[in-house]
Amino acid sequence: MKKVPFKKMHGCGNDFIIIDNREALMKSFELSRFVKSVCTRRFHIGADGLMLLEKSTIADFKMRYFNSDGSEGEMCGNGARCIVKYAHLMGIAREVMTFETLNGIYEGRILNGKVQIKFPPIPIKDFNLNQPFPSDENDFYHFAWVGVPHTVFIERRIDEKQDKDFIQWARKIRHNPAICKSGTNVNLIEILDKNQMKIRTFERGVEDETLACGSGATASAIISSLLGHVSSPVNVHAKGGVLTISFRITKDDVQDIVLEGNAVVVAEGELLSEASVSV
Ligand SMILES: N[C@H](CCC[C@H](N)C(=O)O)C(=O)O
Repeated sequence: MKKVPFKKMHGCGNDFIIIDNREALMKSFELSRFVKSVCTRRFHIGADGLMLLEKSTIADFKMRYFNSDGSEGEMCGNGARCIVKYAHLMGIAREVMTFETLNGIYEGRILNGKVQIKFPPIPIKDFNLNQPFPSDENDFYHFAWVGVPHTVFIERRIDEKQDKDFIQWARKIRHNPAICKSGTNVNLIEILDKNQMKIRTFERGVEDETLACGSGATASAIISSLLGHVSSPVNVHAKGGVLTISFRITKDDVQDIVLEGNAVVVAEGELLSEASVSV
């Protein structure tokens, strides 16, 4: 395999491998297999996802996002924050930038060491609140499409769910076609006060709990505000750190949606080979 320069980054423990593909370095690679291989923990670098930074004719750059299972996703909130920092470090963009995704154009900004992304407005009709849960009439879920699909459950005490129980419970919802035909990410939240909540997220495409999920935190904060539990700005406490979400709700849509948190480079180097063992 030819040598592929990369940086390893994380946002609140949601970790990514980032590759500069502006010169089509990855042209000859079978991308899905490659991503799955290098994202495999223990046999390779390991990550929740991998991103390619590519040229764009309509923004400063294009972000292509792949989940660790090799599937290409429309958007990733923490991944986007990491690639914004990467673009700035690589001299590709200034502190304020735009980038293209499969879900449209987003803005990125580096501010006082933190990294923000601004989502395009989301129509109120894309939020599906208080839906009876298909297999349990006593339970309700809330659904939002914030670039990727997110299902949100509000619970009194999320710490009471053991890790194994959470993953088994979430895995069933993730594949429930009655909620979303293409599958869904699953979030469990606990409201702490008007501006704080706790969250756990099971991610589609990682097929496991991750330490933080930017789009899940965004969906959960807006849904909780539409339900009257919180108001902007909302600090979302994930296992790997705190994400802050601010937004403005109008009659027809949610505007000025900004997701903020850390984005840290932990390593850089060259990928030399794909994993020799497939798991
Ligand atoms: N970790 C990501 C979400 C990735 C979405 C992905 N799991 C999918 O639905 O394809 C985030 O910070 O927003």
